[in-house]
Amino acid sequence: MEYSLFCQSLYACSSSPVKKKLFLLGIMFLLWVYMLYSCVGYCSGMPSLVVDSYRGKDTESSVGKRTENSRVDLMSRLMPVKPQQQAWVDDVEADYDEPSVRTAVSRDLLHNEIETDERTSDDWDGEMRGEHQQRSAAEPSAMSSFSNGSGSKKLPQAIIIGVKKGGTRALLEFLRVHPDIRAVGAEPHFFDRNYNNGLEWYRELMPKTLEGQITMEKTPSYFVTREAPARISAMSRDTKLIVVVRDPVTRAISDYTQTLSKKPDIPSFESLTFKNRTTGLIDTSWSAIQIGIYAKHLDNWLQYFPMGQILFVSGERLISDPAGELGRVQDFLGLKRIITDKHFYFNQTKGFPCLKKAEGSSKPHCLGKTKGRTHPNINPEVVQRLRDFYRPFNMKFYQMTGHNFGWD
Ligand SMILES: Nc1ncnc2c1ncn2[C@@H]1O[C@H](COP(=O)(O)OS(=O)(=O)O)[C@@H](OP(=O)(O)O)[C@H]1O
Repeated sequence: MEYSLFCQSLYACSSSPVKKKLFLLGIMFLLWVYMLYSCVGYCSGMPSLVVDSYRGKDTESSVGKRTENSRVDLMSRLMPVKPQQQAWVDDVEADYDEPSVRTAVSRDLLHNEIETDERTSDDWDGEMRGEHQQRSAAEPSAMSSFSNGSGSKKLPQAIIIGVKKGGTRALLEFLRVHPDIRAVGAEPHFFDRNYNNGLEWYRELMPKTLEGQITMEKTPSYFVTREAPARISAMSRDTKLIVVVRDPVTRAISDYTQTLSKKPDIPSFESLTFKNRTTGLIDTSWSAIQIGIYAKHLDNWLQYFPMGQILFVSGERLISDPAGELGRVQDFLGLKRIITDKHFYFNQTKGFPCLKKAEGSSKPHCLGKTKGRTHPNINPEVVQRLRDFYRPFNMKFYQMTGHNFGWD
């Protein structure tokens, strides 16, 4: 009886072309729902960036309208996103140099604008590989920080807090070679932009680690964020901090070069440097200049952390002697010196040291084209004026750190 009723409705459905189409659409929808259900376990093991960007989009469109309990449950497993999480998703997308508004966001810190650590997919290549490896032995739910034998997500014990354009990406990429270090590839910007999302949100971004492994992240803007030291200290007073510093004049030019690559119409470096060109007064409100006053920013960190908990890496030596600097970092982190000169080679074309084998790969790996850009020629008089400007701050910084970085 039921069977004949089904056949009748089937016949009715296929009798008119419109109904036939509706019937087929219905079948396709059921198949789609079935596939989605089957995919849950698999998707939760995917790298978070992929899941996150999907989450963000769907949150805005259709998910909110669905009411069926089972489906809501399924969606909440796939897309457990709070509205604030979108901020981080946007940030990651900006890293890929998307041709959108976001490509024009290399901004001035002091004018309350967003700064991005822009990267091409080249730069991310190794990172995404590493992250996927972390996640491939994934837990049942993307939101779970529950240990299931393959490790658990922990808040970072060490953070690369700066400085922008100092060589932070190179340092993190090199450190990821160490078997006892696990790092998140994207910059979480938790202690500056995303603090309201809470520590659990932050922890979720981290890769899983086994006992004895160190969790790390890098966000160079922390170094110049007034609230960051107090916030990191509130998370853990034992957090180890690493700052990659570079000659503030070249750093400023590098910063400017990055902005110029995205906004070719900006004024010249020379005109942005001065408040008043005739008096030679430097515009310290320009973030490219402001970030390089390291002594001032460090002062803020020393209110919350002892000097012994902060390691300063020379951005210059990271290029001329990467193994030497990595040796210091491994000592500081209490790790065996596993990363040595055997891991590096100098790539003549790139003009920088590269990894013989990146994490999770057997292939050589250099950073992408947004790292190591050709800088524009800057008027030597302006460069000299900047050297004079930074000298007292550099001296103070050498004094505070007990290390002469040789910029003067
Ligand atoms: N091995 C290696 N390969 C490529 N680039 C290297 C390397 N080591 C250090 N550097 C220098 O890193 C500079 C970019 O610094 P960051 O990674 O801190 O930049 S960012 O703040 O994350 O945007 C980048 O600055 P620019 O040369 O001005 O582009 C490089 O000089």
